[in-house]
Amino acid sequence: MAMAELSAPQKTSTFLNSSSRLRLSSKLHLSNHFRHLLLPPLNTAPNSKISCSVSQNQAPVAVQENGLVKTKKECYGVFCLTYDLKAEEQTKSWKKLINIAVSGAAGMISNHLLFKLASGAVFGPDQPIALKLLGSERSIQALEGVAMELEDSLFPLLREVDIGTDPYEVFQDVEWAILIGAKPRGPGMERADLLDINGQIFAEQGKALNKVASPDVKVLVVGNPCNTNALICLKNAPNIPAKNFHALTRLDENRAKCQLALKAGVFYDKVSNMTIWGNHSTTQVPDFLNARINGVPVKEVITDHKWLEEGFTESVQKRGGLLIQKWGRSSAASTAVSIVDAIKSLVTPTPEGDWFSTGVYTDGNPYGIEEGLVFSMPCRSKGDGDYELVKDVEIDDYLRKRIAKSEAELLAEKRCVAHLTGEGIAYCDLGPVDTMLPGEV
Ligand SMILES: NC(=O)C1=CN([C@@H]2O[C@H](COP(=O)(O)OP(=O)(O)OC[C@H]3O[C@@H](n4cnc5c(N)ncnc54)[C@H](OP(=O)(O)O)[C@@H]3O)[C@@H](O)[C@H]2O)C=CC1
Ligand SMILES: O=C([O-])CC(=O)C(=O)O
Repeated sequence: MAMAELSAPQKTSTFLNSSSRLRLSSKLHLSNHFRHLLLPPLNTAPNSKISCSVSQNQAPVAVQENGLVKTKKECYGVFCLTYDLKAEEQTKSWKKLINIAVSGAAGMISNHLLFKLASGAVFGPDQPIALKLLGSERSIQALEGVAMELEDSLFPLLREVDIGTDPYEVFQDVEWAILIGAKPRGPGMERADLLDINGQIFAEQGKALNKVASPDVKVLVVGNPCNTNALICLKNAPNIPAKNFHALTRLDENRAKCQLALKAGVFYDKVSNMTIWGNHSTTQVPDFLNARINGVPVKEVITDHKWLEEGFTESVQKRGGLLIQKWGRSSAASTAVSIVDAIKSLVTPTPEGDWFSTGVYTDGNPYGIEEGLVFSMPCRSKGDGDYELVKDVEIDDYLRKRIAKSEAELLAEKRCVAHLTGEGIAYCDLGPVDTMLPGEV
């Protein structure tokens, strides 16, 4: 019977790796909490490796071999079943399942994001997904809690949930990796130390993606400082095109659109062509020169140009800090929404004439920004997961000066992590007020 196998992994647990331990704990969890929920099992061989039971009347969707339910190597709870999506009328027309990894999966942002991913709101109503959740020893229990909530949500499109602590296992064959987990900057911690600690995490994850992910994996780095973490990640993943790496600046774009809408007295869907240039930090540049309201240049709609240069710009740069003051923690729900927006912008064609902001590798950029950085710039997509830079944007002296400041900041961050990008010995000369995250003001 399904639960008979529990004794075997317990005996061998001393040499199990971290991911195996999670599999073990999933099984224990199943036996302890779900035994009463399980419907009568199929006939199984005495020593079969099955960690889920399935009812006879579920048989059409579960793949069976020699009377056994075929289970996957890594799985959680009800997601251990293997389904044949072509066996049912309703799911026959669905696309091929895609694998999505999320790190920091037990954290606050993930808590909002995972349920949006599983609902179909990101990849569409005919796109089944597998979620590969990366945590750490700190978050094992919480990660199981996340998986339990995903089980209880009964999302039709969510076909697999795997949890683990080893990126080399969790990132296996993933087509998307959303890297959220990062250490927050604590009181008195030097910026250089934060760059180093988080940089180690992203260097390791880059290496793991390089080795085991799909060769065309798209990577969205959220964990701060996200531009430099994305740079470290891509430098450690030479087999993956550098173009596939993004740092999340979509939250900044959304914040900027909201502030312009508020000032102009229009709903925020009227604001378009919003670029965030540079670093996800207080040097970021929300571009009111090229943005439009109802298709009209912002400067023609909002004639208070002093406000645009000072009030507006600062309110976007420091929005995260203000939110922390109010909430006592950093943006989580709106960040998750902006991750959804960022991915949707890559998997759906950009509306004619519009664009979106994302932090991408600067090699070959037409704006004169130093190569070898991850810098937020205006992009368009055909909806195939790829993007191109928008060429016809105006850059005046004001913008040029501001962009140069953010560029200088990113170059300084890059020097600090040279030991993690394979570019020699790190030299850290960050100023005390520079490289502030939006939440650090
Ligand atoms: N780019 C953007 O627009 C934004 C970025 N962020 C950034 O996103 C990241 C995650 O935010 P949020 O989900 O709210 O954060 P949480 O504090 O909820 O943590 C997320 C995860 O980070 C990992 N983590 C926490 N502490 C440490 C540590 N000491 N060392 C290593 N990893 C640790 C943990 O994962 P585990 O233990 O499983 O490894 C944790 O579950 C932060 O870096 C934040 O600054 C936030 C808002 C906007
Ligand atoms: O500073 C933080 O951790 C939060 C953050 O990035 C933001 O709100 O933009």
